[in-house]
Amino acid sequence: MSLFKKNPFGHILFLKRWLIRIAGMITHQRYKGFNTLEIEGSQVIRDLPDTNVLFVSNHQTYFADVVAMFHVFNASLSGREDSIKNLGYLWNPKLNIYYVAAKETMKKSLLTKILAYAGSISIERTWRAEGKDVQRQVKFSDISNIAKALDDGWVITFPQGTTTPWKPLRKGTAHIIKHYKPVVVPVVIDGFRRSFDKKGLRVKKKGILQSMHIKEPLEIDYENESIESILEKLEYAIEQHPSFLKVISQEELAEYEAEHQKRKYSYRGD
Ligand SMILES: CCCCCCCCCCCCCCCC(=O)OC[C@@H](O)COP(=O)(O)O
Repeated sequence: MSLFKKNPFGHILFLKRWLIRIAGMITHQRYKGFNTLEIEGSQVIRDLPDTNVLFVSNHQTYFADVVAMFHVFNASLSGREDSIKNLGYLWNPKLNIYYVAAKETMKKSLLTKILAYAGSISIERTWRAEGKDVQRQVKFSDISNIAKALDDGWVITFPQGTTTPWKPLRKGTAHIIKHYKPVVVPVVIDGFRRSFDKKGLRVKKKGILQSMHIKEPLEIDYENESIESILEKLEYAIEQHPSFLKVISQEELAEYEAEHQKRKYSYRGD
């Protein structure tokens, strides 16, 4: 029965569709209402194949970044031109969109467990857990779940693996790119950390201009390019290469540093 059709992760699509519709209705005003999300690149979204696409993005808040992408990707696919006006685009959302998230983040509460149902590929970060540095082996099942999601659709990932800006990119992303050869689409977001709290659940300030720039897919020589070269390309594309540091304002830098200082004492943030 089509009502109970499942995806390769065993998620019932009917439930997933309602979850996206409801979460979308609740959150729409956060991007078009209290705040304004400026979008660039909806045509790029429309030109993509249906599967094996990897979105690489800079990361500002745990949840609001991905929620905004669900809005923008679906609005673009429904023909909106760089806009998320008129929520009708959520009636038939693309159901094969996934995102890579830290397992510890997605297991935290009932709400995060519900959000995970909308497409989380929950992985164990090998270098960080509960705000502390750790060293763990890559879990094979984590990689195979990312592969399964790419095979089924689109995957969003944050290669820095943390919301602290300017952190180096993790090598794992480049290995996945070389191995599974997805179309790689860079996304650059801004203004999320100013309008939301760190988790991206609470609206901190209204009237903020947020932005999302979806760039043309990267040209990558999957066979011959080195991991380092792929990482550097990604770093420039998502505007997290150290050379970009020179152009951020003193004020912004002070804000990031104050944040970082706070986190030293309380790794749960906020
Ligand atoms: C249209 C609306 C549809 C809504 C669908 C639901 C979308 C669910 C959004 C959940 C997104 C979760 C992404 C998690 C990324 C993540 O795992 O972030 C936390 C970590 O980096 C930890 O960072 P840090 O504490 O800074 O080291």
